[in-house]
Amino acid sequence: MPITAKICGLSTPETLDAAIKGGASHVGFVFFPPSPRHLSRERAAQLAARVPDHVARVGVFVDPDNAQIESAIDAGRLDALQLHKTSPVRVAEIKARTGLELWAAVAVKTRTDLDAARTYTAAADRILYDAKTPESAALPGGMGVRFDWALLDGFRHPMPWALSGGLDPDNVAEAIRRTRATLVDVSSGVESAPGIKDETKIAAFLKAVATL
Ligand SMILES: O=C(O)c1ccccc1N[C@@H]1O[C@H](COP(=O)(O)O)[C@@H](O)[C@H]1O
Repeated sequence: MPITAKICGLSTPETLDAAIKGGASHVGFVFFPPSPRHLSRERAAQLAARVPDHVARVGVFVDPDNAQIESAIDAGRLDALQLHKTSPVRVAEIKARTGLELWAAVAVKTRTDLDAARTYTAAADRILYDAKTPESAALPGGMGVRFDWALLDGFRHPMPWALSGGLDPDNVAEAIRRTRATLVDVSSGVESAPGIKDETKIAAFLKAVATL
C-alpha cells in the first residue's frame, strides 16, 4: 500500500506549493487562534484556491462550535475535519451536520490512552494518533512531541488511522517501519520556527515517505 502524507499548518502559497509539488496527499489548515499556524478565513480562501483536486484540504480544530466550522469549511473548501479534544458525541454531531470526512485526534502517552480510539467508531472516519502534550501546553498538537511508537504494537485499530506527533524528515521512515502507518502527518517537524514552514524540510519529509 502506498504511504501518504499530510503536511499540516501551511500558511503561505510557497510552502503550500512545496507540499503539493512534493506529493502530499493532504494539506492541513489550522483554525485555532492560539496557534502560530492559525489562518484567517481570507488567508484560508487564498490558499485553498491553489490546491488541486487530487490533494485533500483538512481543517484542524480544537473542540469547535458550529459557526467556526461552517465558516472554515466555506473559506478553506475543506474536504475533511481534524478534531482535537472533541468528544465522540460532538464528533457525531459534526459529522451529521457537515457530512465531511472526520478525523478524531487521540492524544497518546500511555497504552490506556489508545482505548479512546474505540469510542469514536460510530462517529469518525479516521483516528489520528497524536502525542499528548503537557497539561500546561498552549496547544494540544503541533508541538513536535512524540509518543512511544511501541505502544501501537499489537493494537487492533478500530478504523483507518494516521500517525502524528513529533515526526520529521529524519525519523519518519523509522516511524512508518515501526508502526506500519500508511498515512503520516507532520507540522513542526518541517518548520524552521513555530509556524514558519520550511520548503526544504517539506521536500525532505515527502521524499523520505516516497522512498519507502
Ligand atoms: O499545529 C497546530 O498548531 C495545532 C493546533 C491545535 C491542534 C493541533 C495542531 N496540530 C496538529 O498536531 C499534530 C502534531 O504536530 P507536530 O508534527 O508534532 O508538530 C499534527 O496532526 C498537526 O495537525
